[in-house]
Amino acid sequence: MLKIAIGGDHAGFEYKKLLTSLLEEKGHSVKDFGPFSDASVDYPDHVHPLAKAINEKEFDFGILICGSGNGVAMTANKYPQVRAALCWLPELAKLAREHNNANILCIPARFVSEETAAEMVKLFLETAFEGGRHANRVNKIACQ
Ligand SMILES: O=C(CO)[C@H](O)[C@H](O)[C@H](O)COP(=O)(O)O
Repeated sequence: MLKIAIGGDHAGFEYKKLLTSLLEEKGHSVKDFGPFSDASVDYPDHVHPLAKAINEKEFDFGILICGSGNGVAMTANKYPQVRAALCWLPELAKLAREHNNANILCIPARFVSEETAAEMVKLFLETAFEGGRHANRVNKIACQ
């Protein structure tokens, strides 16, 4: 059972509902950082608290869903211990874990199907970081 933080903006609201249900059905603990309706919001308002919690290791992984995935990724990656990956194919979600030790998956709801989003989440959560040469690279990501 994993501790998952999920959030995004209005464009990801429906996908967030679906993914939350799927995660809870699998027995994971999910905290929803909102929004809690499809009314237009500013994504940073929901991303900052989620990313801060991931940065402080309060959760195992985060999932952020919006229209393009760009804004949530840009916001989340402001935090030094966050590695937020924008993914639109299942293989990218797998590689984000294997090679980049990503801890937040960013999903572009307006550009992927619900099935692809669910498959990306599944692969992201079940794939381990490979370490080795990749760990050397990840350790160099921090601002110089
Ligand atoms: O990058 C984004 C936020 O992380 C998204 O693409 C937003 O969901 C998008 O910009 C919202 O656009 P809208 O016209 O205000 O619905």
